[in-house]
Amino acid sequence: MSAHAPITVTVTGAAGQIGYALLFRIASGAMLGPDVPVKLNLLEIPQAAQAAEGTVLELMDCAFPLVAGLEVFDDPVKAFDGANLAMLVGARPRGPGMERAELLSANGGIFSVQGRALNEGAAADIKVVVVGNPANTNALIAASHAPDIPAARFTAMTRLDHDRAVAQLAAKTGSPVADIRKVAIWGNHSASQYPDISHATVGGTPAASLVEPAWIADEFIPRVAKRGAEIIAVRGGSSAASAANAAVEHMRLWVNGTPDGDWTSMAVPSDGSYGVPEGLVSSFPVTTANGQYSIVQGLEVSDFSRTRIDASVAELAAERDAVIELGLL
Ligand SMILES: NC(=O)c1ccc[n+]([C@@H]2O[C@H](COP(=O)([O-])OP(=O)(O)OC[C@H]3O[C@@H](n4cnc5c(N)ncnc54)[C@H](O)[C@@H]3O)[C@@H](O)[C@H]2O)c1
Ligand SMILES: O=C(O)C[C@H](O)C(=O)O
Repeated sequence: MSAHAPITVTVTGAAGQIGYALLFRIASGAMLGPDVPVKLNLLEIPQAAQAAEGTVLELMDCAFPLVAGLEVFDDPVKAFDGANLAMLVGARPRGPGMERAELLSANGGIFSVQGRALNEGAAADIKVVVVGNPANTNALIAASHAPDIPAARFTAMTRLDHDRAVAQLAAKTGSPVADIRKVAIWGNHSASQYPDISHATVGGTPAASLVEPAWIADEFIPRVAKRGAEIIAVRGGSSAASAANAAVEHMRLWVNGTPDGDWTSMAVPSDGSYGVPEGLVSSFPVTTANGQYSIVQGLEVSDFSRTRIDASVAELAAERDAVIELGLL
């Protein structure tokens, strides 16, 4: 029997596409490791609670040795009670032709309610990742309704963009993904994001020396930034398994640490680093250790990078102003 105390993980949107791909990975130990038992709290809206119960039946049928509890809730206060990790997935996805920011009014309200519920009963060490779009601003909303939880514990997922950038660079250079280090995503999880390879290496060689500047500007950046829309167009639905994988990686790295010589990308409340206004939930390259993340400091920011970071940060500021207007902040 494991000596580790169970970790309570609350997953919202448990009956959705991402939820279905995510829960089995967490239950198998892919997120927290092979010796960490998990108590899974599944939050759904009442209309989808039965479907979530169906997923619970399947989770039981896997007989995962690490599962120490499985429960479905339609009340956020109960679902987040005692939560150590919260994965806020439940929200409407966009359809073809929509931008993620268009989901603000549809989804923003979910995150004020869930922020309050987290504030009420989450464990003292709570860590939150928002996946539901528009993820950065939803994280800002949730944090602002949880005054007793340090805002830094509210993060949004840009690991999917990070992984997409790694995959595109690996394909372009004909290298294994394992050879790629220090790709970074800056700004918003939106088409304005800045996927940055200016500090990246491929097998130890600077990535920028292996590709043409025109490829970076005209192919790589737009391909990564618009990959979500590409998936929606080709698959007929928003990314699910790749998003679940990125959510697992986001939390795995936050809890267990980034490897030496590399970093990950996370959208976190800015402390003013790199000129990003304090408080905006913006993506940065971060390292993690002992359950804490730190924004990588001291990176040189070229004029090319500056313009792109500033444009995405301006969009985040506009989203913040829009949610103030909606009365959600
Ligand atoms: N950050 C990223 O990289 C990323 C990647 C992919 C998808 N997403 C976003 O993740 C979200 C979920 O995507 P999906 O494909 O799983 O959608 P989905 O429609 O398949 O599932 C969403 C689920 O959330 C539930 N839900 C709605 N409101 C809820 C609430 N208040 N509490 C709990 N559950 C609630 C719904 O009932 C549904 O089961 C979307 O907003 C999507 O745009 C983000
Ligand atoms: O693009 C979307 O709307 C879904 C998700 O944010 C993605 O990046 O795949």
